[in-house]
Amino acid sequence: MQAGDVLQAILRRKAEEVAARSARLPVRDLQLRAAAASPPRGFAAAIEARVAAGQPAVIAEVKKASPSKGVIRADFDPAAIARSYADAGAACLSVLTDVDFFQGADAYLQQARAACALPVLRKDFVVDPWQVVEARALGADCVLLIVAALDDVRLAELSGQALALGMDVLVEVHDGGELQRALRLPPVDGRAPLLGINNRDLRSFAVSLDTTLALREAVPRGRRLVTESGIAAPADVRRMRDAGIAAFLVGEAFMREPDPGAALRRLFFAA
Ligand SMILES: O=C(O)c1ccccc1NCC(=O)[C@H](O)[C@H](O)COP(=O)(O)O
Repeated sequence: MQAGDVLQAILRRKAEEVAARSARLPVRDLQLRAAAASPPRGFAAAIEARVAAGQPAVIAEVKKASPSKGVIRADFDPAAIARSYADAGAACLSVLTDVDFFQGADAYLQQARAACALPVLRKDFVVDPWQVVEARALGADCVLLIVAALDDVRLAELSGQALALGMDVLVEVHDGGELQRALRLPPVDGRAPLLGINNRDLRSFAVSLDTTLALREAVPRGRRLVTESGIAAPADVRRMRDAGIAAFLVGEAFMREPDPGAALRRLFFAA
C-alpha cells in the first residue's frame, strides 16, 4: 500500500468499524464482559521489573502484515509465537488486532495471552471509549493511543478510562509537539502512560532511529520511554542502549524469522 494518507484512511475505516460493532454490542454488555475478564497482568510493571534487573525490556509484537510491508509472516500461529517470545525473555507482547490493514484479529490477542503469562498490548487504532472497554473485555493489559489520531480531549478521556480500568497505556508520538501533548496526560492513581516514540512516520512510512534520539532529551526523568519500530540489528539495539533507552517494541525483525523467539534472543540477549 502507498503511504500518503494511510493513517487517515485507517482512521476513517476504524470509525465505520466501531460504529457497526458498537451497534451490535452495546457498551453495557461489553462492560459486563470486561468485569468478568482475567485481571490485568501489569504491563508497565513487567517493563520496570526488567529495567530494574538491568535487562532490556522487550515488547515483542505478534504481527502478520502491515500497510508498509504487506504480508510479513504467512505461517502465523499467535499462540506458538507468544510461547516462543515468552521462553526467549520478552517482557510483554503486542498483538495487532486491526483486521483491514494488518490482517489482525481479536482472537489473536486472546490466543497469544492464553498461551503464556506475559501482559499484552492491544495494538489497534483506538479512537472511541467503546474500544477501551472492548480491549479490557478481550483481556488486554495495555492499550495503544496514537497522539496523531486523537484530539486532546479524546486523548485524555481514553487514557483516563484505560488507566481507571486497571490497564496501562502506551501513548505514541512521532514529533516534539505530539510529545508535549502526551506529557500533559494526567496520571491516574499515580500511574502515568508509557511514552512510545515511533521511529516510523505513519504518514510517509519512513523509519529513522534518529527520531527516538532527537526526542529523548525532552522526556522527563522518571518517565518510561519505549522506542518503537525499525529495530532490526544488534547495532540498532546498542545505539539505543548507549542513549539510555531500556524499552523496545519490535515486530518485523522477529516475525520474518522462522523462530521469532530465537531471533529475539539473538538481538537482545546474545552474549
Ligand atoms: O507498520 C506499518 O506499516 C504501519 C503503518 C501505519 C500505522 C502503523 C504501522 N505500524 C505499527 C507499528 O508502528 C509497528 O507495528 C511497531 O512499532 C513495530 O515496528 P517494526 O519492528 O518495525 O515491525
